Amino acid sequence: MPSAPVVALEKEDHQRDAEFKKVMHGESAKAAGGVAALLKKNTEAQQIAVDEYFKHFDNKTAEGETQADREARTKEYATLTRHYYNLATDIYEYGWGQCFHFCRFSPGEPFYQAIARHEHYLASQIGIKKGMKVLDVGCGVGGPAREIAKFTDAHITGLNNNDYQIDRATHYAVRDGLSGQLKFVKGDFMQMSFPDNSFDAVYAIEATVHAPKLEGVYGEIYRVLKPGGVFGVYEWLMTDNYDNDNVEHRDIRLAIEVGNGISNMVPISEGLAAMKNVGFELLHHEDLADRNDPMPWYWPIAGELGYMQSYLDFFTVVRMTHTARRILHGFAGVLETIGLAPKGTKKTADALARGADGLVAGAKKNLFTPMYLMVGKKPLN
Ligand SMILES: CC(C)=CCC[C@@H](C)[C@H]1CC[C@H]2C3=C(CC[C@]12C)[C@@]1(C)CC[C@H](O)C[C@@H]1CC3
Repeated sequence: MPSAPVVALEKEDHQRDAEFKKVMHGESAKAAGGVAALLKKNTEAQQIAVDEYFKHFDNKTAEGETQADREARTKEYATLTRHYYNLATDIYEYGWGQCFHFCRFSPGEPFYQAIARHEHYLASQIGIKKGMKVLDVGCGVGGPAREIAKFTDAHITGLNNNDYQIDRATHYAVRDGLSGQLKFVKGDFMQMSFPDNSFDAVYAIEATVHAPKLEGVYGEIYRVLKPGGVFGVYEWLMTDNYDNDNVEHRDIRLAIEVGNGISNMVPISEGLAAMKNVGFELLHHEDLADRNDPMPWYWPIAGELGYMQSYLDFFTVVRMTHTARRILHGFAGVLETIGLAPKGTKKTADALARGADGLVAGAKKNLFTPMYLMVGKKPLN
């Protein structure tokens, strides 16, 4: 597979983004849940987000997609991802909760316990301790940061390029009495505003895949980490079975990209090379999806309810079945028609569903992993 082209950074404009957030999301960041927030958007602003995001993917097929299409996406990586999350955040919260990542599952373990264990595992792999200054790169609405702050007593800064998610994360931190330990900062992870050597540890959970080039974001992480500090990441990567000359493989990758706000997903070899090229001493790397767990990581989005370990999880995972998705996405379409939901809600939910099917197909064919663990140390000198 050809490596990603070298990409220029997108020019940041925090004021523009803050104003857009205000118009599109209003006060919905304080809404109790995903659905309540979803129904409170500004229709015109939502349409801009829909157009800006889907212009990169509408009418694109694995067969017809050109290198120029992919380059156009990587050139606008920050806008693409920001608008993806303007559209997808509430749907994620409704369907999955506040921790936007997958996890391994263990027999007898309820869904949210497994999610939290995946976070604890990463925190322990990079040695987060009480009082440390830690950076969470691409923190979503802060679910993992809240959990890791409680688990370790560390101080965590969440970096995020989506103003709405920052508002949501801040709202939850206040609600949970964690404002003293958590802060959320707006910014592009390819061009961080933090000084060199400012964090004791850095982690990223299924977020850096949004980068147009992994070396760009890993290089910034290396820069802001103190010498001797450790970085741990769960990376989304195509496995080395991925064959770019195979249209079915490309189709799966494109489905994953369109449904998940990704401009260019790369293979494991490129992830490992990026870590080493920016200077990390690689302490450990492993595909955690290859651990032969009794339940596959993707079972909830595949709607394989037979793997459910607690009846209390039923109401969480039933929404992810194909039937529930069809009903709910159809209902979203009806709400759009009568003006109760903003236009583009169904289109976004359907794209997410296409992405979920791509993730499952990629996993079943061993072409994709969302949990490639890499732990790297910044040398002392
Ligand atoms: C995009 C990245 C890098 C990480 C997010 C991982 C997951 C949290 C999401 C990936 C696919 C998402 C889907 C949903 C929730 C969040 C994900 C699992 C839904 C289940 C939400 C409810 C919709 O009706 C269907 C969605 C399918 C995809």
